[in-house]
Amino acid sequence: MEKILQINNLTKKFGPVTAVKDLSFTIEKGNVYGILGPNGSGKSTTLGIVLNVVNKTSGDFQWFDGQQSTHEALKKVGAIIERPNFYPYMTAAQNLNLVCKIKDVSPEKIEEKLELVGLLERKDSKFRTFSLGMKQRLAIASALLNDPEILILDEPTNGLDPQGIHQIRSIITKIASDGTTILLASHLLDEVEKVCSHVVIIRKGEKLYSGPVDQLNASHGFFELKANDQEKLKALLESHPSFGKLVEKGDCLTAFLTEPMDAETLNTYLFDNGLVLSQLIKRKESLEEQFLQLTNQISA
Ligand SMILES: Nc1ncnc2c1ncn2[C@@H]1O[C@H](COP(=O)(O)OP(=O)(O)OP(=O)(O)O)[C@@H](O)[C@H]1O
Repeated sequence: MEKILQINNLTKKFGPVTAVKDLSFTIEKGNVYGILGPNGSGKSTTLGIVLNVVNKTSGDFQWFDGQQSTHEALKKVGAIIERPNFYPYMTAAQNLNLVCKIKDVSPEKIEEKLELVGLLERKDSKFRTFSLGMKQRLAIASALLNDPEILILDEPTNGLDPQGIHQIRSIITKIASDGTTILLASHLLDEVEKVCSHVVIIRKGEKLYSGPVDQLNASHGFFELKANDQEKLKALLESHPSFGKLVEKGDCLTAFLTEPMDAETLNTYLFDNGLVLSQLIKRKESLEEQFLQLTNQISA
């Protein structure tokens, strides 16, 4: 797979605050990546570093094949890391024309990009008449004018109403389906789950997980069990190779699976070993539960 961005052991300190700590991950062409983490976890700082607006403390990063300077490479990157800002008294089309002049790209793509973000009909409306969602969509059109290899968005749906959020997410999905790689920062698990194929979860600048979003939810689940002889139940589960962690809460034992197993198989196994259950529930953590478990791993 073609690499778009490689980040190696990146660290950023602001005085005593370590905003990004030894962070490494790779962005490959054609995927939609989410950097997911609570407020203050270092998402914007990471984006700022790779976009050359924040100086790193240590580590390095490499755009594309690493043969070009960052300055040259960034010509193939479209990014929105601040609130969209255009001239209020100029129309959408006039603002994009100006962006084309500044970026030295042909204005021929203006209508195509306005159409993509659903603003073609409003191309002659002044920017100041736009809703926040429309402003954000215009910013996306602007970032796409030079057909970048990758589009970078920092909290793209912040402050929008549900309809505005839905529109932005659909546009991101459409841009991705046209082959543009996407990297977005978000504190919303739901957003990353809906829009992204891959996720890098960070907390306090440190990576907790990186990989496909669907594998984040690839846990085999757990059983909630009760039996008259809880000690015997525990012993049987401890000696069984399919179980990992066991958690006792009152008379209920939660047994986490390390490989797939259905409830019938467990029930038969325990019965054959002389144990009758009074409760047998199989559950799987929701993505949200797994995310919360991950982000609570390191104490605050
Ligand atoms: N210019 C700065 N000077 C000092 N500290 C900073 C600066 N920029 C960021 N920080 C600190 O670095 C840490 C990471 O901030 P950052 O904005 O990267 O997080 P974030 O995950 O993007 O959060 P948010 O979603 O709230 O923007 C925070 O503790 C923040 O206070």
